[in-house]
Amino acid sequence: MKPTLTDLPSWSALEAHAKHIIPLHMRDMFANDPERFKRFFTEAAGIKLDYSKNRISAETKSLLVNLAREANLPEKIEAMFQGKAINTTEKRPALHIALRNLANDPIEVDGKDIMPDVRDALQQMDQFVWRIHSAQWRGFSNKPFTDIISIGIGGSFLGPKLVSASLKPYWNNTLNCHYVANIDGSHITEVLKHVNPETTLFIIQSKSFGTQETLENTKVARSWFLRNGGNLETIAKHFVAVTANTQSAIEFGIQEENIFPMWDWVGGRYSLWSAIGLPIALTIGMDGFKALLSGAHAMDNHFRTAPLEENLPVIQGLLGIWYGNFLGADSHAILPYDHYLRGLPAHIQQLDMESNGKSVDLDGDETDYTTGPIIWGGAGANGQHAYHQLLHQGTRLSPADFIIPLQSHNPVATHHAILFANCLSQTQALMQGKTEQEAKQELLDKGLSHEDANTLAPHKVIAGNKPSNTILFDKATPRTVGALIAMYEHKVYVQGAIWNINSFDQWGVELGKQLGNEILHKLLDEPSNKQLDASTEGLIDLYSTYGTSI
Ligand SMILES: O=P(O)(O)OC[C@H]1O[C@](O)(CO)[C@@H](O)[C@@H]1O
Repeated sequence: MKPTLTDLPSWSALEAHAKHIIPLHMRDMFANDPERFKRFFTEAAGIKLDYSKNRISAETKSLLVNLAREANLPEKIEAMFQGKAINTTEKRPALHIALRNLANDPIEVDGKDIMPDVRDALQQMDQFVWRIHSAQWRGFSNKPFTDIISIGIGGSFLGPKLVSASLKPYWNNTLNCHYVANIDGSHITEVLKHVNPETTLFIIQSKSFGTQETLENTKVARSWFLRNGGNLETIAKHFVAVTANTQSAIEFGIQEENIFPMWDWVGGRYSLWSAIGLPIALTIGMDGFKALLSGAHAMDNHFRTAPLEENLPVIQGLLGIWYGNFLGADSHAILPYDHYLRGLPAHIQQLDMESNGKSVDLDGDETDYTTGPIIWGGAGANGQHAYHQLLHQGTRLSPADFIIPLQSHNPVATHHAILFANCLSQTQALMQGKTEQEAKQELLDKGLSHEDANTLAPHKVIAGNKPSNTILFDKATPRTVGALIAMYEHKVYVQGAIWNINSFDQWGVELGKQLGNEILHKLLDEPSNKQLDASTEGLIDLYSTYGTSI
């Protein structure tokens, strides 16, 4: 049997250490160490991380850092930056860092520097954005564009959607931006209801140019355009594409000069920094887009060069490993206390779960340890009136990231102070909880009898000792948003590197696609001799009896 992660001395040391930490309460950890906030606080690239409200001691941190070293994390970080083929199953590097490599140092793939291509693509975006903004490029009736519709799914949707929404205060307000992802026809129907074909630009976003949802929605968009005043000559003015598969895009009918490049060495969920970010650049302008890249680049530099002990993505990755592998957590919550960042949980969910939802290691052997957590979350303070109850009193452990800007873009009345107080009070409540004694005393102070106080108190006990990180930045600017997302990308890599899995493939999504095609044949009454399982056949019969076929 080959040695695995669980055979490392640091792994056994962490297992033993967990037994010592589990009985301790964070209340006491804070009471015993006035320096705890300073001890477990770090910042880089405009992002501040308070990780003092975690079930850790200085020893936990040093053992986790040992684990990172024994698992060769520093070498693996370097391998990513050097363009090694860390996506082993597809024999490719994962070079999203090249897309924001504003230092322009050469980065080689197969002996060729890829930076000139990256710069050319940025230049192509720059010119395109300028032509649209200055109304040099207009629709078929010579009117300037008012709307863009980005058609794409997964990484070709979530990242750009998150960032364009996060940066709404920076929109130049000449263009509305819409996204169509779902193959549910209601999505495109609803979006098309609100736009004018004369002034609408479609951006078809697909790395592979083979994704069913995106291609089918594009066909609908094209027929709608042709039915509403457009024609085959003017289609070129209204449809552009971003893809690594130029040939398929051309065959599909997109003009070659309207195609922006993508590359094999960028994963879909890491692609918002490429021309997939066109909707971002069109809404906030190219300067804003470059500021976004510069924030990510600053985080890249920090990740590559900072000592492990002060390295933001490393600390976060290690904390996730601590909870997932040693303290039994299955999930991790992303809770942005910023209305503009409300799309962050959905993006991080794809980023993390598609990257680290793996159960075999790089050699194809099943791991004997758990890997990526379930990522969930939503906007604070809304979540406090929904799922936070489970965080406070449920039986499951879900560490949470509370993400909040120090300043609001919209300082309405005392709203930001209230929002901030809510955020801090949640992390404080999760950490300290409320004892039965405290609960009972409160009830007695309210005038309840001893009997009633005794009955009610157990329901009001909050165990506390629930971990959270507080992630802060001055304001959600292009630069800080870039740094924040890059931090999560690298956190995911840290964990994948330590778990010795490939964070850059996603074979698990393929089976559903394959089976979906077989089922579709049956739903469309196309010849198929394939007998499926009884449940699936029964459900197909229901569709054929009561559903719609086309
Ligand atoms: O950009 P494409 O090739 O259309 O892929 C869209 C998404 O589909 C996936 O492959 C998963 O099905 C994601 O990884 C990707 O982001």
